[in-house]
Amino acid sequence: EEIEEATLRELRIFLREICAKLARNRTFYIFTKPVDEEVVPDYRDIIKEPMDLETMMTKIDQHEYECAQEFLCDIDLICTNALEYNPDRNPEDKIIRHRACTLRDTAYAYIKAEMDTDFEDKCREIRDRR
Ligand SMILES: COC(=O)[C@H](Cc1ccco1)c1ccncc1
Repeated sequence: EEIEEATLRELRIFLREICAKLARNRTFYIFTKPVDEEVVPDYRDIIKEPMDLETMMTKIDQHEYECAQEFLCDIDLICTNALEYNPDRNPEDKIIRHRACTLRDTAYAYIKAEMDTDFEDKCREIRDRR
């Protein structure tokens, strides 16, 4: 109902700001767009569910997140995809894995710092009821 829609609107505004802040950080540049299959032809043979910050911004606008936990699940997906596709000991793989872990930790820290726990609880109640 109306009160619930106001809560979900507030969630979307909050998630857009978090997503934009992550996308502005040059450390996370490589995670801002889908991996280009023309540049990396085997990527989608290995990674079954690609994810990136631009896609997440679109998902916010399509009302695909009903609580912050669901948003963080897609952040975790960006991270695990990078760890799985770039597993080797060479310096390039190590750098992208470090950046992926930094993205994950930074996203969790922003949400914990800026989101009221009661607000997240309310969002989860709405989600569970639907
Ligand atoms: C999230 O991005 C990736 O996992 C690709 C994988 C990749 C490997 C080779 C080309 O692309 C990537 C792109 C640029 N720098 C590091 C890794």
